[in-house]
Order: sequence, then C-alpha cells, then structure tokens
Amino acid sequence: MTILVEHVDFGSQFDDKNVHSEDINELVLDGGFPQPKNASQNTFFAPEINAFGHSFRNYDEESERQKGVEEFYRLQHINQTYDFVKKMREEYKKLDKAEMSIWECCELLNEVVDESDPDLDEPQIQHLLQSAEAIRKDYPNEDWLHLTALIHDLGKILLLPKFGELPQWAVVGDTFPLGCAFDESNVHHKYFKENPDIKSPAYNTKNGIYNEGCGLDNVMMSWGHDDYMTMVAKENGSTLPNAGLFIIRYHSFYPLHKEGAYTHLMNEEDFENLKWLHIFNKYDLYSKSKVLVDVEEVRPYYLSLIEKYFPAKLRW
Ligand SMILES: O[C@H]1[C@H](O)[C@@H](O)[C@H](O)[C@@H](O)[C@@H]1O
Ligand SMILES: [Fe+2]
Ligand SMILES: [Fe+2]
Repeated sequence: MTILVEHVDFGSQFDDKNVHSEDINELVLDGGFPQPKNASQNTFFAPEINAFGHSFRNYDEESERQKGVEEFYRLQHINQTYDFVKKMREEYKKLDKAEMSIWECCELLNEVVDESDPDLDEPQIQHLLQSAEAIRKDYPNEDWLHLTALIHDLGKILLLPKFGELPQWAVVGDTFPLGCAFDESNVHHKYFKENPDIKSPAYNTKNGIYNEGCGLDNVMMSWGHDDYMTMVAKENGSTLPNAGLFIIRYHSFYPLHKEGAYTHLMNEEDFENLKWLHIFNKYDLYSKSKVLVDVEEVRPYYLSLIEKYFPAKLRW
C-alpha cells in the first residue's frame, strides 16, 4: 500500500532568488521508493508503513517505544519556555564549542540517538543520506536541496558532551513558537498546561508578543537542532539560498507545515519558502527505511556540494 501525495506545483518565482525549479513535467517523482505499477508522473507515492510496521508519525500507538516518545513530549512541553530559548540562543551564538567541517559533523552524528522519533531505526548518518539521495533522485538539478537534506539534522550534535550535552527535550522533537498561545495541533498538546509561560497574559493570546504577519524570522521558536543549525550555517557565511535555510529552521515545525497552524505569523517570503518545505518534508519523513545508502559511494558528490556552499571549517 502507498499513500498518494500530490506534487506541489510551484511557479518560477524562485528563479529570481538563485533557486531554480525543474521542468517538473519531465520528472518522475518516486524518491527511489517502491512505486505501484500504475504510478503516474508528477505524483509522489509515499510508503505507508515505517520500519516498525506502523504508520508514520503515529503518536497514539500503544507500544513501549511510543511511551518513551510521549514522555519525551511531556518534558519538552513543560521545559521549553521563552526565557529558556533566549538563554540558549545567547549561549550558542558564541559558536565556541568546536571547529570542524560539515562532513566531520555528519560522521559525529552517528553517535546520536533521537528519542522523539517514532519512525527512525537507523543511524543518523543514514537518515541524512537517505533523505538527500531520495530528493536528489527527484530534483536532480537542485543541488542546494540535496545539501540541505544532508545537513538538516546536524544540529543534533547538541546532545553530545562537547556541545553541552543538552537533554533530548532541548534538541529534538517537533518545534513550536514561544511568546504566543500553544496551538492545539501540537502533538501531545495536553502537557503544555504545566509550562510556566501559560501563566503569562502577554504570551497567552493568538498573536502574543508578535504582530500579525511579522515573519517567522522574528518568532522565537522552541530551542533545538533546527534553530542551532540555521545559526551555524548563517554565522559561518553559507551561500545556501534562503529556501534552504528556511527548510533547516522550520523542518520540525509540523504544526505549521503539516497542520497549517500559526500561518498568521508568516510574511510573504515565508509563504514562498513554505512550498519548498512541503516538498522537503516528504523526503525527510518517508525516506526513513531499512535500505541503506553506501556512504563511501556518495561521499565525493556531497563533499563537492559542501565545498560549493560552505567554508572548509566551520565554527560550532
Ligand atoms: O522526532 C522528529 C525528529 O527526529 C526530527 O529530526 C525532527 O525534525 C522532527 O520534527 C521530530 O518530530
Ligand atoms: Fe530534524
Ligand atoms: Fe530529519
């Protein structure tokens, strides 16, 4: 069984911003996943079952693994506050923890286990390469998108001793804005009732401390691997297009890109970039499989992309 996901048809607006769209009529979108016989072009067929035999992002399943995931969200929703995020951003903006290349970081990530993820059963470097290779197959000319996929989860190194050994709830899981009301579409929303921010009248309206349409760049997101990696890329002078940086910063913002919540905080540019995030998300989520990528075989290609868009060594 497969799930049918319509391909997003985006216009030529990206050409202006150094991002080129494919001639999508020429594409067969399958991301390398098994396709049904009658699959038509321009339609992405996503697998229905994850590596554990469940549907993807099923947070209600009665299983040991799911209990761990729920406990993860309890802690995350209680502890992510506006003040906490402010402190984290100040601390990590210093980028004084290490100097290393992007590829070195990919290798480091193998030591990391993500307790929030109900679908992933492989080392993190496999997830990076599986999503990058799947998107590369469908969008061969968007090299920036391949590299974006490769690096989108690198921020998970925050779990390692050298990078502060932050608890899981401060690194992984879905993200959400602070400084305004918590939307009900957040998974395990009920645990927000123990978050101290809920008592602040300033934070507890739909817009909270923000103005409608203020742009997501101005919104304080819960702290984690997304925000950190965006910071690292920007501060080290990456030449990735804005759409790539947008994908990295908001790829865990499922309440927005899956549920359509919080759109009142977006500006026009956010809406343009969201089209790319929707595309990216399918590959991030559905490429998690047991079919492993041969790291040595694809390494030269990704090294060439890293060289194109990043300095040789970055500050982390
Ligand atoms: O559990 C997952 C995590 O593995 C991902 O890296 C993150 O981006 C998701 O949003 C989260 O829910
Ligand atoms: Fe992620
Ligand atoms: Fe991911």
